[in-house]
Amino acid sequence: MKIAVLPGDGIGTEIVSEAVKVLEALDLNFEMESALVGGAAYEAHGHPLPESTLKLAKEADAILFGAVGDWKYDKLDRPLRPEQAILGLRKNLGLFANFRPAICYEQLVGASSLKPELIAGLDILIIRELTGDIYFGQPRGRRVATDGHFPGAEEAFDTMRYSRPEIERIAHVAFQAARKRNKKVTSVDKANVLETFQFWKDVVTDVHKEYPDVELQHMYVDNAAMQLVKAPKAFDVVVTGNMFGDILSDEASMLTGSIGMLPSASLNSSNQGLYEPSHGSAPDIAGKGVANPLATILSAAMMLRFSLNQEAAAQRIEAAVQKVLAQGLRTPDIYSEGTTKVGTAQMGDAVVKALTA
Ligand SMILES: NC(=O)c1ccc[n+]([C@@H]2O[C@H](COP(=O)([O-])OP(=O)(O)OC[C@H]3O[C@@H](n4cnc5c(N)ncnc54)[C@H](O)[C@@H]3O)[C@@H](O)[C@H]2O)c1
Ligand SMILES: CC(C)[C@H](C(=O)O)[C@@H](O)C(=O)O
Ligand SMILES: [Mg+2]
Repeated sequence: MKIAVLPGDGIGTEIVSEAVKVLEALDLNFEMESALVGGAAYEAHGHPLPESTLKLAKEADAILFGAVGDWKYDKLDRPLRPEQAILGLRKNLGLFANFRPAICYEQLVGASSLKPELIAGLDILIIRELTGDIYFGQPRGRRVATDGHFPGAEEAFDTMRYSRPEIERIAHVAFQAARKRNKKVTSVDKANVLETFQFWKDVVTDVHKEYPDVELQHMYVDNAAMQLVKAPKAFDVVVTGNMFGDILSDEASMLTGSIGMLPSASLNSSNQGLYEPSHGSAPDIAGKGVANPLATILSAAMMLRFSLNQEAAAQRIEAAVQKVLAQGLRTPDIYSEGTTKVGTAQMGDAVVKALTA
């Protein structure tokens, strides 16, 4: 089994080192090979996703990814920006199904900005379509307007689009996931305004006919954003498009205590996957050794489960994470009075220790 390790930029390198430590402690004989990606790859090779990195990712059984991006690249032409690396990997590998589980560990109930009773016991799964929508729709660009409110003015545009097969396959993923959980899917759309999302709703409704044992609810995205903080435990599986899923999963991360706790898995149709925390490269805290590595460590657990057929090892990691939280260890983002503040490496070391104890 070969794992491609792509740390990327900012805190990406710090958190991935900890996840690698944890994987190595499992002693499972994985081959791990690292490569540059994002801004780091741009500096070294002039491109955020060099051919060699893409090749490694394609050949590997699974990819462990950190994060990419830094404000200093914001003025580059778009194809050269670090974020194109993760978008390019998703597109090139066909990673259309993004699982972002928001689980609130008992010990972190007090770390969230929400009232404890709202989030205690929370376990919801956001399934985000990852290779379509306005993220990838063509045409897009800048031009001089020939119509609209200001003809002759400079304008920019993107294209929101989804095809029936794209919606069908993510809907199947959501219904099948719900079958293994509490059998409820909330499909989030904006069908009241957008043609793309009326179509989304229609197709999800069609696919639902094959899953009569699963309850399907439709919800507009603005209401979903509100319900997620009002009564998050009312959700089980949430399925939505690429952009709404991006936004709602960051919102959901705060239900778990911190964005540093939300792992993710991005799978293609042959279960090859890329595993990364839902957060970014956090340039504001990069290099300080304070980033929370748990989202990345939990992403490594998802990798063992979904792509490497190592369920027992995945559970060992998850149990070790719970154990360090129970010991009261906290990075600053999840710190609360009465607990022990630790840095990124100390947290990783503690997980390794809990794993091998
Ligand atoms: N998949 C990815 O690689 C990915 C995802 C999101 C953002 N980004 C990129 O990251 C850069 C920064 O974006 P942003 O600031 O909007 O989002 P971000 O997720 O990097 O950071 C948002 C906030 O959360 C905090 N945070 C994030 N991860 C944390 C962790 N593990 N522990 C503690 N605190 C954490 C940061 O310090 C910051 O205050 C941008 O270039 C963006 O494009 C990349
Ligand atoms: C960095 C960016 C391209 C990415 C996205 O928008 O998908 C990130 O926000 C994420 O959630 O993985
Ligand atoms: Mg995001």
